[in-house]
This record gives sequence, C-alpha cells and structure tokens, in this order.
Amino acid sequence: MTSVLSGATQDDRAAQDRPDPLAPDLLAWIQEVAALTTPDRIVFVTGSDAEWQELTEKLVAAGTFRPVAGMPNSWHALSDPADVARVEDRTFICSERPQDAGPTNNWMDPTEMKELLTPLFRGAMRGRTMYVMPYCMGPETAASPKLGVEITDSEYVVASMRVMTRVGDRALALINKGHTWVKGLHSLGAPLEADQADVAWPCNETKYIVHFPEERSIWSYGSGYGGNALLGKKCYSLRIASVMARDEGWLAEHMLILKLTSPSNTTHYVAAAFPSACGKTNLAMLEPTIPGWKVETLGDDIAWMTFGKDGRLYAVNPEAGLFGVAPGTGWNTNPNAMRAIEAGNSVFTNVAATDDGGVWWEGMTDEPPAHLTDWKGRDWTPSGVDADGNELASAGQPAAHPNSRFCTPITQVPILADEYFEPVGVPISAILFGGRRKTTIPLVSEARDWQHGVFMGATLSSETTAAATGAVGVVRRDPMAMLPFIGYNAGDYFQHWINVGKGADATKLPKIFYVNWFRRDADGGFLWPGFGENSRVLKWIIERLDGAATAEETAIGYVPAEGALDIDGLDVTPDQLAAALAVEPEEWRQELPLIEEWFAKIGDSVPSSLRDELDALKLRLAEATPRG
Ligand SMILES: Nc1nc2c(ncn2[C@@H]2O[C@H](COP(=O)(O)OP(=O)(O)OP(=O)(O)O)[C@@H](O)[C@H]2O)c(=O)[nH]1
Ligand SMILES: O=C([O-])CC(=O)C(=O)O
Ligand SMILES: [Mn+2]
Repeated sequence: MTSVLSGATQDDRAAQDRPDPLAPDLLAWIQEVAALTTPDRIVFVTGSDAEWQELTEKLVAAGTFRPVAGMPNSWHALSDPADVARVEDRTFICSERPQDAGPTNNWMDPTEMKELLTPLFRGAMRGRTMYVMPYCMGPETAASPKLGVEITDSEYVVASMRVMTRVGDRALALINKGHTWVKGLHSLGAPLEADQADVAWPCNETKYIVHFPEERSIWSYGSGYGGNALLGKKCYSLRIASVMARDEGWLAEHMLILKLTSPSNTTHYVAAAFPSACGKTNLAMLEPTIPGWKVETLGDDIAWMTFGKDGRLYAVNPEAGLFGVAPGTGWNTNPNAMRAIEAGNSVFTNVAATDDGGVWWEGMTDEPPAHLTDWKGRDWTPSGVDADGNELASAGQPAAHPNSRFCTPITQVPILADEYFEPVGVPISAILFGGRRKTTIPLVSEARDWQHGVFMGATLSSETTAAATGAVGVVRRDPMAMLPFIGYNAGDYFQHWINVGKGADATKLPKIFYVNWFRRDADGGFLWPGFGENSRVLKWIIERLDGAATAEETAIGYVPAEGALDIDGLDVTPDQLAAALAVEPEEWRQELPLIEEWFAKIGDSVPSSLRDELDALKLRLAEATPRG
C-alpha cells in the first residue's frame, strides 16, 4: 500500500512510475473528507497481492478475521449481532424534490441530510486508517467504464470490495484520465481514542445509508455489513445506477444472468429478478437434472442492460464476486457454489465454526456436526444441550445467522461463461420475475406481451427474508425485486420500463415470465422440488420462445399446457404438479385489493398503461373458472 497525503501524493507517485496526476476532483474530495473525519493515516488501495496480505494480517490481529482451516486464503468474520443485514428503514434517497424519491423510499432534503450527517462524520475516523479505494463496476475496457471511489475506515470493507469489484490502480488510472466517477463515503462511526482498544466488529448503533442521486454520491455511516457498506454493490450498481439508467435509457436491475444451452446446441441468455434471498445465486449456478441441457453463469445479483446496435437487449454483470446467502447452500442444492467456495479466497461472515477450524451453516451438509461455535461465538449442538445434558443458550437457534454470507471471486465458479468477460454483455432472450409465495402464484406463467410483463414485474410480491432487518415472512409488493433498490420514484421506474419496450422492436425484446419456486401444500411442504429441477421450467421457457412448447391461456397469462412441462424422471405426483401450476381465480381475486392498495400507494405516477393492465386482469378474473 502506498501511504500518501495531499500534494505530496502527486510528487511521490510521479517520481516512482510517472502515473497521471490525481484527478483534481478526487484530490479535493480526499482532502475534504480527511479534514472532516481526521483519520490517523490515509492509504490508497492498489489491488496488489502484497496489500491483500497486509489487510488480512491486520484483520486477524484485530480479531475480525480468523483463517478457515482447510480452505486456502479464506477468512471467517463474526459481526456485531446488531449489524447483520441491510437496514431499509435507515436507507434514504435524498433527491432535490421529494417526488423524485417517491413513496417507496425514505426521503430527506439533501442539504438537511448533509447537515445531519456532517457532525456524525466529524472525527469519525480518528485512530483509524482512511482507505481511498478506486474501483470499476464491470470491465475496465467498457466503452464507458462505470467508476467509483469508496473512502472507508474499514479493512473488512476493503477486503470484501477487493473480492466483489475491480479495485485498484487500473480504475484509478481511468479516473485520472478524466472519466466520471461516483463518490462513496463510508465510515463505521467508531473512532478510537488514544488508549482505547478496538473491538472485532466496530460499528455504530446509529446507521444511515444515504444516496444523493443528482450528484451521484453515497454517504454510508455506522454499519460494516455488506449491503450497507460495500458501496459498489447495492448503493452504486442499483440505487445510483438506476437513476443513471433512467436518464440514459438503459436498465440497472437486481437480476442474475445465465447462459442456457439446449441438447440441439442452441444457446439463450436469461436474466431473472428475485428479491433478496429468493434464489438468484442458486438459479444462476444450477445443474440441470434434464439430460443434454447446460447452464453457465454470468452473474448472480445485478444486471445492467442496454440495447445493442442489433436492437437486442444486452446484459452485463458489473460485479466480480458472489456475496451469497450461506444457509441452504450445499452439495445437494448448489454444488457449483460449493466448488467456488472450496477454491478459497473467500470471506465468510456470520456462519458457524466447526471444532477443527472450518465453517458450517444450515444446509451445508444434511447432518450438522455434533458440536459447533455459533455465529454469536457460543457453544452449539444439534440437540441444544451440552455433554452434561444442560440446555445451551443457543438451544433452538440456527448455528449460522440466516443472512450469513460467503464472499467469493466469481472467476472461481467452475461453470462461469466466457462471455462474463465481454464488455458488451450478452443478448437476453427471456426475463424472469419471481418471488417467494406460499400460495396463489403458479410455478411459471408467461406474459402476453412486454406491457403485461411490466405489469407482472411491477406487482411482484414476495415474503420478506432475513436479508433485511425486520420481520421475516411478511408478503409485500417488491416490484422487479427492486423495492429496496429503486433510486427514484417507483411509478417513474415503471414508466421507464414501459418506455424501454415502446422504443424497441417488439420481435427482439426479451419475453417475460413470472415464476414461483416456493408454493406450498396444505402441510407446508414445497410443491415443487426446486434447485436443479428448475431446469425443467427453463426448458419450457426456452421452448416457448420458438413456439415449440404448448401453453394454456389463463386470466393471468400463459401457463404450461398439460404435458408441456418435462417431468420425465421427476419425483412429484400429478396432484402436486397440478397444484404447483394451478391458477385459482379465487386466490387471484383476493390478490386484486392488494395490487390496488399498492398502486394507490404509488399514486399518480403509476403509468396509465399499468392501470389498464389491472382493469383487464379484473375483467378476465371475473369471467374465469378454476383451471384443471
Ligand atoms: N425451496 C427452494 N429454495 C430455494 C430455491 N432456490 C434457492 N432457494 C433457497 O433460498 C435461499 C436464498 O437463495 P439465494 O440463491 O442465495 O438467493 P438470492 O436471490 O441470490 O439472494 P441475495 O443474495 O440476497 O440477493 C437459500 O436458502 C436457498 O437454499 C428453490 O428452487 N427452492
Ligand atoms: O445487499 C446485500 O446485502 C446482499 C444482497 O445481495 C441482497 O440483500 O440482495
Ligand atoms: Mn441481492
């Protein structure tokens, strides 16, 4: 790491290897932040191997990291128990006008917000190192590279960003050449006094995750957790990028990207938006259970989509790593993620520790080990009692936090598609929207056209998960799986989606589908086995694109006709399958007031075309009889 400060920086660097002088706006911002936060030292993040060594050593010395036995260059961290997930109620879109944040975002006047935050940031880095971390989202070779600089006082954040993004000198060189970039200021809000000992996971009870969309900047305070603190991820690549995309005519979405090859060797690229902890990473890496089909991964969380010269919609994954939900990831469910993790170079947060120094989480193996140290550092056993039969404090609780995460380079995914490295991305044939619903939503349905598909996305619903703080399992509308990530007015965002379709050649637009892997039977069991078996649904979708698969029209869209879904060798009863695919008009009639309430919440900015879609749905449901 190079230790540099203000004017001396340029001279030192020039003397070494004659790089371009620091961009004046970057230098001015570094000086301004340093004067406000008063760190002990300032360090530029370069992305070098030596720097990784230094960072991990420092994190081990601080008690934040412990090396994971049996996995090369891998690290286990336990967070403060109150800093485990995104904090949606502390997340703000500070546009100049409140209507540009809209009813789904917290808003405050940008000047007032800065007045509120400035005292919090004053002296916030005292006793700590201020890291200046240049990064690029997506390939640096892109026609217009998406650059950012995160200033942070957290080594954990630097280490994680080095896995998740393209960090260091190449990004800095582009910034110094004059490319635009996004400012991201992050502090744990945990200054150290002269004799104060540090804690393993510094953070502050007060948290603010704040976006200034007009000036394309981010201020994040008080949290070290991924989605709150790795500013290249949700803050830049979704909230700020969605505003850039609105202004420039593209889409920044919470979507995986996969490549699907059929037995006859035709390839299709599919993007899919599911809310947090609803199956993106798993679908992106799926191992098809049907013979001859192949899936390769391009991305597991974020897709930026732009029209190509040929009129098709192209998607790139701006990230360089996976920040995946650990629980439920195992050799049975997601072997490709397990292979990626096994290769090492990973950071695990809030998983459990095995007695031999490894890591474990629910679902990693069928049977838990006989003894673990849980994510709060307590003894844990499967039965909840110790060897003497005394009940443990951890009894009845999971050993790993439900939102515990692995952070792993995407290049370690054994089925990574070569096109991942392609700066123009891949042409998308189908877009899937999906949620986690126990009832109502069938396994798969196909939109009638783009506008109907936008309606499906805009009214998408899902049960809340542990990926955000707050109650779990509550059904809410999560439009395009972007509710916590739309950086502007949700109604304007819907209109932007409509406009994207209007401006395009309809024959080249991706077809839109709505899926639900999570429908339950009366006993609470999943009606559909999910995971690798989802390849059967992908097959039907691909066959719909060229008209080979049959469908039945229902009030909500097209669903697989009887016999159209390939269930050869699948262990489901005909009744289960029928229940998974069922469109029950009565259930859907109960959904209507919820959709109306949702549109009422968004208000006047709901596009009239989507209100028309709702009216048409009502009419079709009024006439519908139960299917099957
Ligand atoms: N029943 C069932 N569970 C699934 C399926 N796919 C994923 N899951 C579970 O859902 C949870 C979240 O899955 P992920 O693939 O990590 O979700 P994600 O959308 O990538 O989540 P974020 O990283 O938070 O955006 C895990 O516990 C999975 O095991 C499926 O097809 N069926
Ligand atoms: O942002 C995070 O912390 C993790 C994530 O992918 C999500 O919640 O969708
Ligand atoms: Mn996500």
